[in-house]
Amino acid sequence: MEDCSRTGFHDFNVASRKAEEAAWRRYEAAEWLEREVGSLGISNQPSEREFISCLRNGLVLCNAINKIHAGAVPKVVDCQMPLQTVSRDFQPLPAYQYFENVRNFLVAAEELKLPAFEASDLERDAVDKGSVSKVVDCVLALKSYQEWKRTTSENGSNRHLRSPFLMHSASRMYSRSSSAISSDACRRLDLSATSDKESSLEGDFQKPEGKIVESIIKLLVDCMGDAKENIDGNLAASLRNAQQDPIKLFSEIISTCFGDQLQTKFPDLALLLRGCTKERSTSSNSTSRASDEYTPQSFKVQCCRGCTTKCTCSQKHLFDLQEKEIMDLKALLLRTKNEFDEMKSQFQRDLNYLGSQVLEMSTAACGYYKAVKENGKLYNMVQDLRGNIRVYCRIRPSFSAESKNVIDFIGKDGSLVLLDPSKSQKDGRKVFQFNRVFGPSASQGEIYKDTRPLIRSVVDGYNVCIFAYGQTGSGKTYTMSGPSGGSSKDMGINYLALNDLFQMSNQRKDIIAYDIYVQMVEIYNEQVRDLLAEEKTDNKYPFLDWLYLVPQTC
Ligand SMILES: Nc1ncnc2c1ncn2[C@@H]1O[C@H](COP(=O)(O)OP(=O)(O)OP(=O)(O)O)[C@@H](O)[C@H]1O
Repeated sequence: MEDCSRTGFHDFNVASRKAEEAAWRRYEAAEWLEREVGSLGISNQPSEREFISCLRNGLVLCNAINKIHAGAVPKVVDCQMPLQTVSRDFQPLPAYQYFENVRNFLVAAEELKLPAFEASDLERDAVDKGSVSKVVDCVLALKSYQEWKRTTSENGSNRHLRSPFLMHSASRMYSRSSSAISSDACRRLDLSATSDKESSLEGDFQKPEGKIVESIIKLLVDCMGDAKENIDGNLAASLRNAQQDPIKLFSEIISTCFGDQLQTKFPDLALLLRGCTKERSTSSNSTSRASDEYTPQSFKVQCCRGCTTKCTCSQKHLFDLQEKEIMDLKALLLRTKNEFDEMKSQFQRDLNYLGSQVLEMSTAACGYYKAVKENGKLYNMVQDLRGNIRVYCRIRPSFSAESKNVIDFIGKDGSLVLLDPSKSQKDGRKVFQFNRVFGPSASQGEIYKDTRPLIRSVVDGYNVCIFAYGQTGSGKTYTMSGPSGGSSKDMGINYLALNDLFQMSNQRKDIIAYDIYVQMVEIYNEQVRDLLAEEKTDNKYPFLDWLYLVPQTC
């Protein structure tokens, strides 16, 4: 498992590094094009789609190549729009017109032996096909070609480029910016020396490498009049068709022609040919393979072999730098991996700690829930012990008409002694026993205080019934509802109980949802009437005799 994940991680890193490298190459190509032909109307760091969309009409490419190699594309079809307005998916030209630009550019690029791409690589689906890199390679090769041209003209080294060796060195010179690009450029020069089968020598005569071949042929023709039988009677044709390396062929012919005199007559040429032959014989197999199937890596090896004795190019230095960079990257990767592992184990520890905390909390919550339940049970048990049925007596203040006071004694234990004034003290004394007796001065709050615990029993799921009983004018309505037009401190048991019900259900809303229903009926002259009914009809409840208010909860 671990190995798999490591391999996956490695693959991912390689892929992301490749993508990053491709992106940088693309940015470099875009930046260079902007420098050469002006704004492309895309971002500094364009996506692949952006990059090919601004090149699709071929105008930018044609202008760029013409700037470096005047007249490379003789006729450029202009879209007559400022480049800045070329947006990602906007193409002002008809397809065939910009196709002409692209095709002309590709022909010019081929003549300069730049890495080729196809017109379809500028289409929208090129991003999906992954062929945008070909376009980038071509642009960067053009850039390298420009740099090389500049360097050689500045150094005045054009005249030295008659030697394939020097061409090779020159190719190294103008390849400093990008190994891949320089490789392409080197291949271009190298192919000229190894006689690319597909290219025409006559066509190449216009280029430096073509001039070398031309010089070789001229020299051969001049010098080899009497040695024709050695080379099929047609030197130029022989060179064109050559299965053999022209340099090698040339070397053999010159040696045959001049023999030992070559060294004395043409010492520079003899030295050059020795070097050529030596290099080609040591790397003939690999070189021919490399020219058939070229890769940037193969170029590096070839180049560095060539420079083992006296390194005149920057390739080895570049190679060393890259090697150092790779080592640094490896070290960075290792550090990142270690940090990642450390973070992973830290996260694991934190998660474990969090898990144990949650477990503790849930255990505590379970315990708390059990305790609350137990508490509720005990609470209601106390209510039961205080009596399932409790009877309280409230004595209304006497009106002025009621001159005689009949109350003899109110006991704290709920006893009440009344005196009947029409009878003797002995016969007129009557004793009653209640759960509690409230005197005329008792407030509404005091009355409710004793009833309140029962309201909690209601929300705990117990059935509770509170009602007032007494003769007319004894104060039932006053106790249950309060005086009409009274303030909030005069509220009766009904309102106070409902207040508490709502409050408790609100407190427990996270645990349980309560539905509260209210009915209010009046029983008068043995008739039950719904006081909350919207229509004042005779809404009768024949089965209820004395129910006053019943709060219900679900
Ligand atoms: N504790 C009290 N303090 C002051 N006034 C009271 C008290 N109890 C009753 N009253 C007054 O006594 C009068 C009669 O009370 P209430 O209407 O409540 O009696 P009731 O029992 O409901 O009568 P009924 O059965 O005829 O409806 C009212 O004017 C009320 O304000």
